[in-house]
Parts: sequence; C-alpha cells; structure tokens
Amino acid sequence: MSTLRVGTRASELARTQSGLIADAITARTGRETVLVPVSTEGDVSTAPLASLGGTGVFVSALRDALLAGEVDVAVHSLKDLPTAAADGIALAAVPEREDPRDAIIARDGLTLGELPVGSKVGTGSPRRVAQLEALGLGIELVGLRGNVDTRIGQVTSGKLDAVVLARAGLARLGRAGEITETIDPIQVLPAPGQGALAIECRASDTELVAALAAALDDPHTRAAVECERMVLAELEAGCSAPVGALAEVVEGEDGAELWIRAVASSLDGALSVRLSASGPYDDPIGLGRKLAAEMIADGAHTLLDRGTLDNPVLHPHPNTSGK
Ligand SMILES: NCc1[nH]cc(CCC(=O)O)c1CC(=O)O
Repeated sequence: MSTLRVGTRASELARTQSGLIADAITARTGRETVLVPVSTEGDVSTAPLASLGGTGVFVSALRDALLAGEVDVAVHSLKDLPTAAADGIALAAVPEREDPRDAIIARDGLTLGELPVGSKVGTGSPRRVAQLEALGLGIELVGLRGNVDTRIGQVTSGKLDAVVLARAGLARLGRAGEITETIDPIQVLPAPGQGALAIECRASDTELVAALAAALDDPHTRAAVECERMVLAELEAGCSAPVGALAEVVEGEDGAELWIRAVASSLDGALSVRLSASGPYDDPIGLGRKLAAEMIADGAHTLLDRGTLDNPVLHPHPNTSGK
C-alpha cells in the first residue's frame, strides 16, 4: 500500500505530535508514513491570536492540504479545532488524551500560590487570564505568544516570573520535568479538548477513515471531548473565548457515566458562571447541551459578550511575540 502523507504544522510541538501519530499509525496498521510540513496563518503571524479572525487559524491550511490531495492525514491539537464540522473532512480518530490540565513553569520552583504579589505571569489565553484573575493572587498577567521554547525562555531569562502552558504539550515535548505546578481544574478549567489530538482525513477516503478509527480512536476520550466542545458550541464561543470545560468518564453503579465541569468568564475574570453536570456516557452531546443551557440561563452569554469589545487585562509584552 502507498505511503500515507501526514500533514503537520511546522512548530516543534506540532511536528512532535504528528510524529507520534504517524508512528502509531505504522505500528498499528502496518502502513508506512511520511510527515509533510504545511505552514499556517497562525504560525506565520505574530499578531495576538484573538485578532487573527477568530477560530481555526491553525487548522484551515491543513484541511486545505487534505482537500487538495497534498496530504492524506492531518493531525491537530483538538482544542484548536473549530466546533463547526468542515465540508469533506472526517474526524477519523481521537486518540487517548494526555493529562488535560494547565501547568505553570515558574522561577525557583514556585507554585501559583507562592508567587509574590506583582509577579509577572505570561499567557496569551483569555481563558487562563480570566480564571487566574478570578483567584485574586495579585499577579500581573502578560500577553505571550510564540512556541513552547520561546515561552519557557521568558522565565529562564528572568523577563517573566512564570508562564502558563498546557501540561500535555510539555509532556509530549519531554519537558514535563520543568513544570513547577500542575493547576487543579478547581482553579483553572482547561480549554475544551485540551490534551487530545484530532486525526482528520478526507471524508471520501472511507477505508482510511475506518482503518484509523479502528487503530487509534479512544471512545472515552471522544465522548469527553464531544461533550466539552458541545458546551463551547452552544455558548457560541470559539477556541480563544474565556470558556473552560473538562469532562471525564466515571464508572458508576449502572455502568459508565460522563461528568463535566465548565466555566464561562468575563475577560477580566470579575464575573463567571461555573457549573457541573453528569449524564449517561452514550449521550455526550445531550449532556453538553444541558450544561450549556444552564450556563446560559445563569448569564453566560452576557459575560462572554462583555469581553468582546475591549480587552482590559491582556497587556502585550515586548519581545515575546513570534517564534
Ligand atoms: N493553542 C496552542 C496549543 N494548542 C495545543 C496546545 C497544547 C497541547 C494540547 O492541548 O493538546 C497548545 C499550547 C498550549 O496551550 O500550551
């Protein structure tokens, strides 16, 4: 059989993730694979992500390459995928997710609670900013982009006291040892889909879709992320909105159940709606809808709208944008 071309963004994290999936495909299906780099607007631009025209900046170039027949498989971080389905594209597999939590890398081994008042903490994510502001730690949150290496470098060089990153990305890069605290989801709920990967193919490649689903899909992860993403979709929010959600499969007396927690915040973190719900494992969509409806009844839309006109919290930090 022909070699499968696996499209990947150029960043080190993306190449690492795509490489892991390419190896898993070969190990489990016997198909040879080759990585094909595809550059995306999100990699090229150094503008704040929130200004790059909303959802999916990292995703569309890979999908275009799939549809153009330049690659056969695309690997994305699931949290970067827009919630709307894309024409002609199938989500073939959602492999078992890594630890979904956020983490900090701070100077001198400090935890969040140990950071002195006035400490500068880097993150470009409105979701992280809002939830960290809500903790009232007296830290100063500083806008930050760039690859994982650049971000951690801000701490090593002393420009920042700490940076916030997804634990999963650090683990895949072999840098989990530099984490000084993994943040409890009680304090900061991760982005919907964080820690999970999405493997997409052309929908017309039905045999490949079925083969990758059989080889790599993890039904528990898929159910959890479907539930989380339904909350995001129902709130009509994108991947850069201050919305966190984390679902887990728990074994109850009557079989498997899904349990989900979610938060929607104003950008400044001053106001938030934080709720949880549980329901049957086989209806993740229904559970996500139900929780979102409760959040909306509690004013989630008002909070999210309040943040769209201006951004009072994120201050761009010199020399931190880019690669
Ligand atoms: N938006 C960038 C992005 N997309 C996925 C990850 C991490 C890996 C993951 O969540 O699976 C990151 C970096 C980060 O948030 O630290």
